[in-house]
Amino acid sequence: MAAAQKIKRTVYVGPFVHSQSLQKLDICPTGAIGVDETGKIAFVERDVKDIGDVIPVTQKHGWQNSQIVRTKDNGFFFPGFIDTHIHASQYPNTGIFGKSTLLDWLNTYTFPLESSLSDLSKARRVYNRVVARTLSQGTTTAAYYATIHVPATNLLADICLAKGQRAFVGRVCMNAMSPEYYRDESTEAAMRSTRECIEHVRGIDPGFEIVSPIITPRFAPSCTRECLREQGKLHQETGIPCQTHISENKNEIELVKELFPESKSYADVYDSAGLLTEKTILAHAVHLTEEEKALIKEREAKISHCPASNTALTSGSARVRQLIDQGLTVGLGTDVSGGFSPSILEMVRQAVWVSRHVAMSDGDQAKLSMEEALYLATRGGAKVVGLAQKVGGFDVGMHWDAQMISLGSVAEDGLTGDEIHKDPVDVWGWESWDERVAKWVYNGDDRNTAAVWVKGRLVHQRASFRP
Ligand SMILES: Nc1nc2[nH]cnc2c(=O)[nH]1
Ligand SMILES: [Zn+2]
Repeated sequence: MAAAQKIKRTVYVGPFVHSQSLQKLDICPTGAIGVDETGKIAFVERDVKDIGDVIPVTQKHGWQNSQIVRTKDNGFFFPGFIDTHIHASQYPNTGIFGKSTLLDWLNTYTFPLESSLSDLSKARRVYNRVVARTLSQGTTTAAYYATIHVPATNLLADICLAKGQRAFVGRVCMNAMSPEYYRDESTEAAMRSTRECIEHVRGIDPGFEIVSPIITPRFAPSCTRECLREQGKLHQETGIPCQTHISENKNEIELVKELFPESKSYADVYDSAGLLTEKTILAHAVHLTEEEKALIKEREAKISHCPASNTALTSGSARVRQLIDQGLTVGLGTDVSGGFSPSILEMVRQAVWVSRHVAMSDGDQAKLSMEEALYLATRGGAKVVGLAQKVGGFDVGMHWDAQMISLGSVAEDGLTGDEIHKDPVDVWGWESWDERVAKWVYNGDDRNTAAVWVKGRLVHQRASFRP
C-alpha cells in the first residue's frame, strides 16, 4: 500500500536550526546534512566554508553523485513538527466552538460531526484534507483520533501512509455516556473494532514504521470500567501505545468523581485500568493535583499540552512550565477542533502566550521561552510519541523528518524580483539569526513552509517551490 518512492542520497545545504536542549536552540548558518537512501542522516557538517560550492563536502564523504537541495530566501532547515494530539475527524469544525465548554461542545458540535464520518466518501474527503493541510504546515508526525468507525479509521491510516505522514491512528473507544447514535454497543464490540483497526495497520505497515495504531479510550466518562480495563489489558499485552484525555475541564473532573467514586483521582482511573504507562499520551492535564502529577511521573506517562483548545473551550491554563520543572514529559497538540488551528507553529505561539498569562498571576518563573516552546514542538513531542531516537532533531542516525523554511520570498511580499533586488535587506536578512527565528515564530505560517520531508521522502512542497 505504501507508495514505494526511491530516495536519492541527498545533501541538504544551508542554515539549519534545531533544539540542542530545552533551553538552547542550535543555529548553524553554514550547514550541510547528508541523508542516505534509507532516509537517515549520515553526516552533519557545520562549517561549510563556501555554501555555493559543496564539492569538498561531497568528496569528503564520497557522495559525489548525490542530489543537492539548498535553502532559499533567508531560509533554514528545521525539524518537522510533532502534533501529539489532533482529532482528524473534527477538521471540518476547525474554528467552530462558540461560547461552549467541553461537555456541551462535545454534544453540540463534535459527536454529530464525528458520527457523520460513517459515510466513507465524506471520511475520505475530510481525511485527505487534514493530512494534506497538516503536512503543509510542517507536521511530519501526528497522533490522530479518528472516530468509532472501523472502515473510516482504516482509511485514515491508508491516507497517512500514502501521503507519507508519520502517524498514530486511533479508533475512538466509547461505550458509555455517549449519544445513542454514536457509541460502541458494548465492550466486546469496542474491543473487536479496536483489534480490527490494529490488524489493518499491521497489514499495510507491518513494522509500524510510518503508521502505527494507538489504543484510544476517548476519556474516562465515555468508557465503562470494564471497557477501560480491556483496553488496558490490550495496551499491556501488545505494547501498542495509548492516548486519551485527562483533567481538561472542572465539570469533567467532577463527572469522573461521580462515575468512578472508588478511584483516588482521574489519573488513578486510568492507572487502575492499566492505561497509565510510559506509552500513554494524556491530553490537556490542565487541573492535575500534585498526587496525580507524581503518579504520572512515576508511570512515565506523557502529556500533550493543547494551549489553543484550552483557551477556546475556556478549560483553563495548564501550568506547563511547572509540569516541565516537575519532570514531566510534555509535547504540543493542536487538539483540532477544540483547538482552532491545525498548525503546530501556532501552538508554539499559543503555548508562549498561555504561559505569559499564567505569569501575570503566578510570576515570571511561569514563562515559557520561544526556545522552550520550539523544543516542545519537536524533541519534546518526539519523546511524547516514543520516537525520540528517530525524529525531532538533526543528529546523525536520526530520520530526515524536516521542513525547509523560506522567509521573505517574492511571492509572499507581493513584490517583483526587481523590486526585491533593489532593496534586498530592508525586511529580511539584516537581523541576527536568533531574531530571524523569532520573526518566523511570531509572524510565520504555511507560506513559509517551502518543503517537507518524512524519512527522506518529499511529502509536501509549495507550488512556487521546486527543490
Ligand atoms: N478537547 C477534547 N476533549 C475531549 N474529551 C473527550 N473527547 C474530547 C474531544 O474530542 N476533544
Ligand atoms: Zn482532544
